[in-house]
Amino acid sequence: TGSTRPQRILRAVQKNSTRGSPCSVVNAIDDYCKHKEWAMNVGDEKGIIVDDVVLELKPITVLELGTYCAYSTVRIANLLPPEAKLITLEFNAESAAIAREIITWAGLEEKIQLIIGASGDWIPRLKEEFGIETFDLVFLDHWKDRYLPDTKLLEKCGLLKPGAVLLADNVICPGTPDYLDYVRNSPRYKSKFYRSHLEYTQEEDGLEHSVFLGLYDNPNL
Ligand SMILES: O=C(NCCCCc1cc2cnccc2s1)c1cc(-c2ccc(F)cc2)cc(O)c1O
Ligand SMILES: [Mg+2]
Repeated sequence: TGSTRPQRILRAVQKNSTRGSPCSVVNAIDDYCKHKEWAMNVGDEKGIIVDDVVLELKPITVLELGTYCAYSTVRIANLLPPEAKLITLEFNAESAAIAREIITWAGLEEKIQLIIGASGDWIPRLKEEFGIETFDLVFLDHWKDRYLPDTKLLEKCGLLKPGAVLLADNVICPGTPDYLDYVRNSPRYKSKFYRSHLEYTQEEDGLEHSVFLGLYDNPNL
């Protein structure tokens, strides 16, 4: 039984980065995925856009949907203010186990809560089980056909306050057409597209940055 891609990524991190140095962890994963084998991390090019959004917004509570090997988890958490917290959901238990090791290696376990399960099951439970009021930033990077239903679920559960930012990966490749249509045409969002490329490739991709404006068009929600 050979190793899995997440296991090989963890090994590359342990070999080529320094414990407690999130930057060196991010660089080690990028180097491995650029030169050895592709993996679905947001990557260095889109990662710079994510960094800028986080540094500008200074979010205190962050939700990440889709942890994978915790590349973006570590990249985001490293830029958060001291009292900030990041909750990240991962469906696949194998990659979640690797993600946990990489989060610990980076020394960010205090800032990050990793949950294993499906977004549709967990979003309605976050207020109750984690004492979350609202999220300042949501990074969507999970099943592409769940971006829209989960955005509506976040609205319904009152987990977004006006000014909250949704940052969505892969809106071109693999693509999230129904989500893009919604955030670009709904009066509840002010949306803008950051053109980039699919991680470690020349393929077109980009991030959609959407500011939640409130449910004023339907106060019953
Ligand atoms: O599928 C992608 N990411 C999602 C993995 C879903 C697992 C989860 C579901 C789920 C449900 N609930 C809670 C947590 C979670 S985590 C993905 C795919 C590509 C890609 C792949 C091939 C290709 F040729 C071109 C692009 C690029 C990317 O950047 C990606 O992010
Ligand atoms: Mg992605």
